[in-house]
Amino acid sequence: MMLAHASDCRLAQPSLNSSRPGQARLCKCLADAGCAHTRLRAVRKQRSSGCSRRQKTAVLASSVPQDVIDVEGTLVDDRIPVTIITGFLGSGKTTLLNALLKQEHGRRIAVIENEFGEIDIDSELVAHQDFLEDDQQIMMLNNGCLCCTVKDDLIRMLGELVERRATFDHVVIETTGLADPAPIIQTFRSIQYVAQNYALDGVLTLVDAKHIGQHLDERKPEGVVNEALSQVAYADRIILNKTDLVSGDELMDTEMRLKNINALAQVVKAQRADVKADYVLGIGGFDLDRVAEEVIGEAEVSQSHSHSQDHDHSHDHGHTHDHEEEHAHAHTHNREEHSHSPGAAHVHDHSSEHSHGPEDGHGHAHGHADHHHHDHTHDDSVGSVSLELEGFLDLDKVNDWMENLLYDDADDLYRFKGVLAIEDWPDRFIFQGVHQVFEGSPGKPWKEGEAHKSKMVFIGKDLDRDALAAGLKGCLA
Ligand SMILES: Nc1nc2c(ncn2[C@@H]2O[C@H](COP(=O)(O)OP(=O)(O)OP(=O)(O)O)[C@@H](O)[C@H]2O)c(=O)[nH]1
Repeated sequence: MMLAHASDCRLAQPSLNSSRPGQARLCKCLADAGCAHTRLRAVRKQRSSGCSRRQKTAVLASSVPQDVIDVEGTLVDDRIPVTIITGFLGSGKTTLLNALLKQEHGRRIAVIENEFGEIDIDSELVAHQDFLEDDQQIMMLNNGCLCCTVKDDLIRMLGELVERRATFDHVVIETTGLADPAPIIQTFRSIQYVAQNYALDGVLTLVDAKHIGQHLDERKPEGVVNEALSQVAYADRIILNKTDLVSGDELMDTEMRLKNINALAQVVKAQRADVKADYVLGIGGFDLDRVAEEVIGEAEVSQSHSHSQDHDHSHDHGHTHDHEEEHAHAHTHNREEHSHSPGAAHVHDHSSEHSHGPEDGHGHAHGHADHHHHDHTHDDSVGSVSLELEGFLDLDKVNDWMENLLYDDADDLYRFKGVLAIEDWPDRFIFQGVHQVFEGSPGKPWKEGEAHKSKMVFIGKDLDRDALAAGLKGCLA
């Protein structure tokens, strides 16, 4: 695994080439920059019997501990898993938390609740429930929003929990409804002490099926985050909650809109946030082994058929839709590239874009009887771009491209994941990133005769699909 953080040193843009099996070397640019703060070290992990056939080579930022090798020689990450539960005001976060604490799932959960204001209503709703076991801990952060004023408090609280780690298995953080998850995610990726002790399991976003449209449509002043949009964009998993309050057509519209914003997140529909604990805990959103599954869609998602309620899952990414060109992951298409970005040409039949803002009178009730709900677009500035390209990529070109991309646009790149076919490499190269922090490692080997296709998904603001596609093409060997 490689993890780099560019903000420690302005010149130190991360490079992809550091995890080459058997040939690990420092990132060229980092070494050149000579930046003491971000000096990377190459670590070769031992091959052990019964372990992966691949010898893993890793380059780690000094802030991240080496994985532990257990008695059977398997690499294990013994950090404390953390799930962030986010979602707009009233979307059902507390309802989910209560349901989670009631379920028999075998994990002892420590909860960190963030509540605006001095009266912590949520702790009343959660902490004093009679189902709460003695060993389940609720910690409150009341004096502001996690993503802004109480970040230091969060770090302190995480420190306290490390001291008590024998008493719980998993930390769940419930943000306020107005939190932008980005700074919270970055806390787990870039604060050394936190990254050493905690492994971010993933971001679960609750969506109120009835009201999400109006929150997404809300126009914010320049430079102000639309929290609802950000919460969807950063999600690994989404619960489309309160399905009882909308029609089937509205639900389908909303689901498509969520997928346009975030092509990587799984979406499950629910009432009262009633989902299985496995959907919330054990997400693996930042786990490189799962990135390949998500991006390629080649593996069964283990929990995909295990949760309850009347939902249909969206993590098969659009296979149930009658549009042959939409959403989804590239394995269903012959096209070299396609996009989820707003305004991407292939998605829309309409000659002009229109939005679902409350003021435009368009609404969802204007007769989608033909079920072409997703023929129209929204002008969400945040969207997804999926790219697929056949052929080997040149490693140096990829490095140069990614360096430039992250140097210029890291702020607007919320999350990105990919699987690359690198020339002369026997294995896929898997990577994932959040803004300027990203990591990668060799994945599964290419099979004999298999087409070498690289796939990347970017989620971000004002993404330039054509430029991204051209950039990827420019990396061909
Ligand atoms: N009709 C309906 N109501 C729901 C559903 N899920 C939750 N609610 C209700 O919606 C309200 C808000 O739910 P909460 O769980 O408190 O939402 P929250 O996201 O924690 O809210 P904030 O703390 O304000 O951000 C409560 O009255 C819930 O009982 C649902 O599926 N359908």
